[in-house]
Amino acid sequence: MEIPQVPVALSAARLWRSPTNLAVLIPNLGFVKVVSPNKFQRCNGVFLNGSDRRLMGFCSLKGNSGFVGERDLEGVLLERNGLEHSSESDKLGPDDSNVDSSSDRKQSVSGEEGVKTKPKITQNIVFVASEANPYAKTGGLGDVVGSLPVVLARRGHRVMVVIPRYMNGITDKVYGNALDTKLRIKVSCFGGDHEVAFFHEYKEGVDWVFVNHPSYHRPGNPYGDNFGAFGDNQFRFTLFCYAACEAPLVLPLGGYIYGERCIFLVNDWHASLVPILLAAKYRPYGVYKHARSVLVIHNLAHQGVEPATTFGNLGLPPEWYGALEWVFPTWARKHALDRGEAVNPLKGGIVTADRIVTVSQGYAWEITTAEGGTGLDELLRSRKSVINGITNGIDIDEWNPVSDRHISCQYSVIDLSGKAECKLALQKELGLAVRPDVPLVGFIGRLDYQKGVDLIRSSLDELMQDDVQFIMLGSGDPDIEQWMRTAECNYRDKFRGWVGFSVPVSHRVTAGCDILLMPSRFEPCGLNQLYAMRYGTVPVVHGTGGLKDTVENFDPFANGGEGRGTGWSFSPLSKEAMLGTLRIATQTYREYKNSWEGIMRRGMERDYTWEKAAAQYEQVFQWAMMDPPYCNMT
Ligand SMILES: Nc1ncnc2c1ncn2[C@@H]1O[C@H](COP(=O)(O)OP(=O)(O)O[C@H]2O[C@H](CO)[C@@H](O)[C@H](O)[C@H]2O)[C@@H](O)[C@H]1O
Repeated sequence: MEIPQVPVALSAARLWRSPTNLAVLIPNLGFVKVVSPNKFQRCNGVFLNGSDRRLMGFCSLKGNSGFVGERDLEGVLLERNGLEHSSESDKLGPDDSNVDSSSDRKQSVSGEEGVKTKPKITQNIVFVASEANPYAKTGGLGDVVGSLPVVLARRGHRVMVVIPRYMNGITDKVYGNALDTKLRIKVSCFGGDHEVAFFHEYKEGVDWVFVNHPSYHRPGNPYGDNFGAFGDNQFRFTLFCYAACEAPLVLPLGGYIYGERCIFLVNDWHASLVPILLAAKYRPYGVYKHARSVLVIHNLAHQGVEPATTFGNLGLPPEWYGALEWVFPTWARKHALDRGEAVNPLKGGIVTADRIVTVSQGYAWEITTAEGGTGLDELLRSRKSVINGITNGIDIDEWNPVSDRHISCQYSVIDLSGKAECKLALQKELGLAVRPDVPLVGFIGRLDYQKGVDLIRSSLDELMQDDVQFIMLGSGDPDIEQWMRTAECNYRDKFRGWVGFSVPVSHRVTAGCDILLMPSRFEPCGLNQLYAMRYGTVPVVHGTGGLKDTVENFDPFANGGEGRGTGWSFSPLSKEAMLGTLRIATQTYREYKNSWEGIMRRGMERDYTWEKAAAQYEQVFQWAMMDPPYCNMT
């Protein structure tokens, strides 16, 4: 095969040197590792002239093989002429703000045009997250990181997901197909050098990369065990962030590294150190100047705060303390001498990320208010011009009543009879009276203050006066778990509290119930209401965040009496409002069968795919790439 000689001077490319590697950054193509740069030769597709290191030619890195195409070359030449972006991306302007008011939100990423067509500009995308379904999942974060990357890969992007390789003896087999890349790196933090390894599995078009270290091998979930959160979580996730930053530079996945021109999609506090490391440890040395970071906030309530004295462990230059600095208000301090000084990685991520995304538009606005900002609202307001809300999609293959293998009888919007079967099967499975006529209400979720389980607890005695059945599936707060067991004893014929985490049971509850209750205090997006609607289960939710955005309140008189809406949302968050709305729902279920079926069908017919959200993310990526890095200290 003849390799074309491309007359591009090295000025269009950039050299990067580490003690062991020499690499070349080729604009528009990425970062190429050169195995042995000593003489003119072909190395990983690159031709270098040994004497003056002139770049003589290269192959396309976008596929696993092939030579540079005309389009790629055009990009290089454009950049050489000082034009950073192709004409396509020049047409796109960043939004002013989409978080201030409902009218401002209209300016938000629409993604409408991009849904059906594939993107014209593809990126190297690196997801960094603490969980990804099916490898590790404790909640909605795992669902999102398990499905969005696959959709982005299908749309033509090169996508890597980096998560820790948790070995807890129970879920180890899900990592069975991930092979040891044999690549080891040393991370300097917490007063020593720590060796981490990388495992890799290529599945559904995505490079799943697992960071291996003994601190991820222990019983429990990714964050803790029966005794609470692990005491060394700061260490575990610091190490993880360092490893995630190295992965695109060192891992030759499918033969090629991802390189320096990539977009890091960092999720929640566990990954928030990544944008800080890019700014503090890489860019000053000329690395990752072309990378951008997008911080995705799934839950602002968890920020990874630790005492200020731990800052030295993070391995960051001292001048970066300010980026993570966090001072608790006086009322939150423990004693008179407590100065409330702490380090807050999520805050650091907000300060340094190029763009910020939340998982619904409603939540994007809420986090900029004193009520929803959990102390970070002022900072978030200062960055509102780069905040976007993008409502999550769902994995429509895993959550599909037509093919769901966890439920006893499959059904669809055309034939709903299977749903009635699922209800009877669920009542039977849980030992409730098998009654098709009684409204069956469900709750699924982490037993946490966020989810409003305390409101259910305080309302249960009153709710149990009605002719309803109620099933709760959840784990978390041991106090609430115990209460669920007690409530089951008190109301044996009407209430079931399934304590634990079980994906098959969650599918059966979603399919078998008539109503799904979600009295969340706040909800960045919420996935269970989306799953419920797809299964013809009517959501009754507190009107907050993503719940308010996704559940349309039922109006029986709209559309010339045909009705409109997919559920009910109540406000304020009070026992009276919740019980009142639940009673309207159960009454509609009993007395207005046609209306009920209309609500079910409208919910089932909605588009829940990730395509629209993926197109919106692509727009955010383009905006991120157009601007210079937000934090550039060089
Ligand atoms: N006991 C149990 N057994 C089986 N499955 C269980 C379970 N408890 C919870 N789940 C599952 O975990 C997921 C929970 O997703 P959510 O979006 O409701 O919440 P979470 O608060 O974890 O996520 C955060 O991130 C997501 C994703 O962005 C946001 O939607 C959300 O608002 C934000 O709080 C669902 O798939 C649910 O079925």
